Amino acid sequence: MTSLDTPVGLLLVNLGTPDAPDPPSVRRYLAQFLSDPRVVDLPRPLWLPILYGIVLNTRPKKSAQAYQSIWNHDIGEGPLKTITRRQAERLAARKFDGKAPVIVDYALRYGSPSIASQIEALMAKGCERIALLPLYPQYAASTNASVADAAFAALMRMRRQPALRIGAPYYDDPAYIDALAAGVRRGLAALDFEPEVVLASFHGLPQAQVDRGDPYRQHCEETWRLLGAALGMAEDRLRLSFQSRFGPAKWIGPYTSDVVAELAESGVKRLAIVAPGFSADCLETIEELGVEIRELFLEKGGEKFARLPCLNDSDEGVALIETLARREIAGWV
Ligand SMILES: C=CC1=C(C)c2cc3[nH]c(cc4nc(cc5[nH]c(cc1n2)c(C)c5CCC(=O)O)C(CCC(=O)O)=C4C)c(C)c3C=C
Ligand SMILES: [Fe+2]
Ligand SMILES: [Fe+2]
Repeated sequence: MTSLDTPVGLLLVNLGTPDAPDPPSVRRYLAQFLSDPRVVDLPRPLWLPILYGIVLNTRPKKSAQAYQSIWNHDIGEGPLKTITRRQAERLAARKFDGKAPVIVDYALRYGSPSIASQIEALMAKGCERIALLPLYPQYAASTNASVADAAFAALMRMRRQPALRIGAPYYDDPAYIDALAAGVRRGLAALDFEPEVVLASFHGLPQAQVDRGDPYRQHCEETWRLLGAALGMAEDRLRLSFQSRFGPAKWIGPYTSDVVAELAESGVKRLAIVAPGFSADCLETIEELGVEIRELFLEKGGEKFARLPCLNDSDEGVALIETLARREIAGWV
């Protein structure tokens, strides 16, 4: 056995979710998430008193109710965790065999299983080479860079470090665009109505982070443009918006809530929403889009509303992750 035969670790990484849908668990989760300087990049002496004095005393109760409503109570976890685990399980069933075996698992940036604990678990299984696949198609420092920070923070504590690779964003990758287009086509075909407009809603970002050079908005716009071209939908049929605004600062727009209200008020009766930036359904898609945004559309005069599922662990979703994974471990297996 040479070092080239040792197992290669492959970790799918997504954002994370609380351990339970109750206020103390959500508080712990939000404390970890929102104290990450990649997420809220205000000076610590300014932000931490706001976080601990206001946000963590008010938001956990409200968010816990929202998590309650989407929770997979039978297995005791949030949908993002369930879906990410299934993506890893389905990926592990694919044949990666070459010189070296591949061990597939998943990690969550916030909550558990953590990136550090999963890197350590792979090393305990003999992995000296580990590839991380952040499941964020569009690059943002708050997501992608934060995954890299957590991985390297884990490595900083090690004498003997594994070799590490971290997957690139894939916002314009034909494999991603094709998978999205197939998902949208299938989603639309399953509806009992034909939407006049399909809205592509991406998670937002503070405008200040974009102004400081984050390419996130440009990546989202490119995904939207390519998806429209793949589906043969013009800009007024496939619209673009940004959701999940957090805090009082300006976020990138147009906001999903504004676009949906404006569409309904201008006489659009049938609307479908897809969330191409989320690789797994989660609070932001199931509850925010599927419940809050649906209610808004109907309140403002809309009649038919559908939320299309994310790629999740669908055949297209797993085939996409496999393509990205093979690229990342090329030369190692
Ligand atoms: C898809 C990419 C994401 C980016 C970019 C992103 C940036 C970002 N998010 C917040 C604040 C919150 N986000 C929350 C939930 C959440 N965010 C993403 C993804 C991105 N966030 C996902 C997948 C989820 C859902 C997690 C789940 O458990 O299902 C939340 C928590 C929920 C709540 O309390 O409402 C907050 C808060 C900021 C500030 C930010 C960029 C600066
Ligand atoms: Fe978020
Ligand atoms: Fe939200």
